[in-house]
Amino acid sequence: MKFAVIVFPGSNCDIDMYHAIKDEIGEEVDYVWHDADNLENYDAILLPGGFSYGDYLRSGAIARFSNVMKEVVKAAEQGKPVLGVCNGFQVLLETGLLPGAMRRNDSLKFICKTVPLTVENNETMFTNGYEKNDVIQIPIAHGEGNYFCDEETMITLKENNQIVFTYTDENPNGSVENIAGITNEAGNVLGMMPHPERAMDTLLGSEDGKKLFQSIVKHWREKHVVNA
Ligand SMILES: NC(=O)CC[C@H](N)C(=O)O
Repeated sequence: MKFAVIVFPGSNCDIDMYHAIKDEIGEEVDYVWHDADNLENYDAILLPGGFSYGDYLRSGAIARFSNVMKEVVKAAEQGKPVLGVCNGFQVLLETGLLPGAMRRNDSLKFICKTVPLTVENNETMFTNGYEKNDVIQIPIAHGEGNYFCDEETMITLKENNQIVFTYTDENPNGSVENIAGITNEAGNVLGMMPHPERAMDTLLGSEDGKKLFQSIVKHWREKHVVNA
């Protein structure tokens, strides 16, 4: 299976994402610069965290117009797994691949710490390795993680089981309904503020992020590899 890590000017979690796939999961992965115009060779697309285009206007608002985003939309329409972490989530919201919007944290402060998350839906291609209601430890690091959507969207999110992760104890940023991660309606695009690629090794505090990437690989193998 081959992953693409999309790199924008200002991305800063791309190397962690690459390391997670190559060294921890053991799958093929390439860095793909934001001006790329073809993602056909990739089976899954990863949008890493950071400060694309310096977070000017709003986080993700400029990256959304990058050449490569047309290809990311195409990949999403083809049903490929598309994962946006932190700034990647913000870019997916700005692109319209996920519903809702991101606001400044209610504290107006940048928050960097490990938080417990509840796995609300383990029936996605990103979470099949977890149990429902598992509580996992994943770091957050953001200033704009306060997810918001209108009531109508919230009803749809709930009806379709699109809320995948919630903050377990305290809500660190003011996000509606404690939302930490959602999918699109089809279930193949996941945006999440916490960083699973920073939770790949107990030496660094947690390896609870590993199952997320393993889930993607498992799903892909079941679909594409005979006798997987
Ligand atoms: N780690 C990140 O991706 C930072 C996200 C973002 N630009 C923010 O501060 O909200």
